Amino acid sequence: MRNPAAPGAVTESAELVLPLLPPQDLAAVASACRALRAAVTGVTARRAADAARGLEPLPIPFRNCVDSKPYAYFLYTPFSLTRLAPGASAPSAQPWGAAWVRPPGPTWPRPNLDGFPSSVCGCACAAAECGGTQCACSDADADAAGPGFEAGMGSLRECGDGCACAPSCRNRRTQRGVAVRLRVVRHLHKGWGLHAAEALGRGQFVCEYAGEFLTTEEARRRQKLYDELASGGNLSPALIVIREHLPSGKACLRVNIDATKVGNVARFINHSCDGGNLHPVLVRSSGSLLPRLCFFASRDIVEGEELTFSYGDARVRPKGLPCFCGSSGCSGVLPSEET
Ligand SMILES: C[S@@+](CC[C@H](N)C(=O)[O-])C[C@H]1O[C@@H](n2cnc3c(N)ncnc32)[C@H](O)[C@@H]1O
Repeated sequence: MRNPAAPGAVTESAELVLPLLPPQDLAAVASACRALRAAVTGVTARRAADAARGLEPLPIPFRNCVDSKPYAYFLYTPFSLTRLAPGASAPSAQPWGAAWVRPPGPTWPRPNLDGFPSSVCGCACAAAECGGTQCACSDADADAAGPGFEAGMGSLRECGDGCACAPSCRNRRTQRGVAVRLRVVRHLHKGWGLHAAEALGRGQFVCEYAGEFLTTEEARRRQKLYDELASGGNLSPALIVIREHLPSGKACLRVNIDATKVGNVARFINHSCDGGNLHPVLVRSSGSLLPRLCFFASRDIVEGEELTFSYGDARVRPKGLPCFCGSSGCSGVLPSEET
């Protein structure tokens, strides 16, 4: 039997425990001995190499030429999670940076988001036929021209849990994770930002905004807390409120998604006052009540370009944080969420 005090045993045990620790605890462990410092360095390098921790089809690395932060710490989910029960809390730990290699592709099970009996609606097509005129989930406008790039929020219908088709169906283009090359880059004034690591074509699907679906009551409670922490420079909140309006202007649907603690790479998308190069689209899948927020390239994007969208109108709450989007029409103020 191996002597548990031997350096090899220390490293082996560390490999199991260290990936579960947040950065402050990792730093404390690193100061204990040389073997642990080496193990922590390995975990840190592997975290910096993939923000998505193997849960997306491609790795999404961090790049920082500005300061010494190697990565941003949060829990990753490729799909939104429902936390609609009052007081329900997110998972508190998730291994990240382990030496063992995860098989490629999303392995976090995609939940039936709202418990809606999914067999109630959907199509019965064979995979290759979906999206055509015979398909119950077809979205004729989107089939012809993509989800549309008029100002404001677009909309799109896709096959979903209620359909007979396979995950490879062509009418599930937003359901296969982040399939374009991206990286997370550190900025001097904006914190981290999401960048294209390859050229993207207009209309190409980039990513979903995944996080925790919240009740409005919980969203208001968290926003208050985040506003306090953000004003002290201690947090970059990623809580988004989506409102759909009737032609009368009245809001008819409100969805709150918080990617601050649990989210995917969309939590790194910064604001641009000129609307940016991403088009937000509400995607409805057959068999699911809750729509998902997805981002498509609103124009051709070159490799290295930062991906941005408009968080809203800064005039609604003019006392926001300073905006550093750099666009010619920058209002100077970052629009803040009105929950
Ligand atoms: C959804 S997060 C975006 C990712 C964030 N930069 C990070 O480091 O995690 C939103 C936060 O990013 C920062 N941010 C986004 N756009 C910005 C901009 N145009 N100018 C300055 N800060 C910005 C603000 O701190 C904002 O609260």
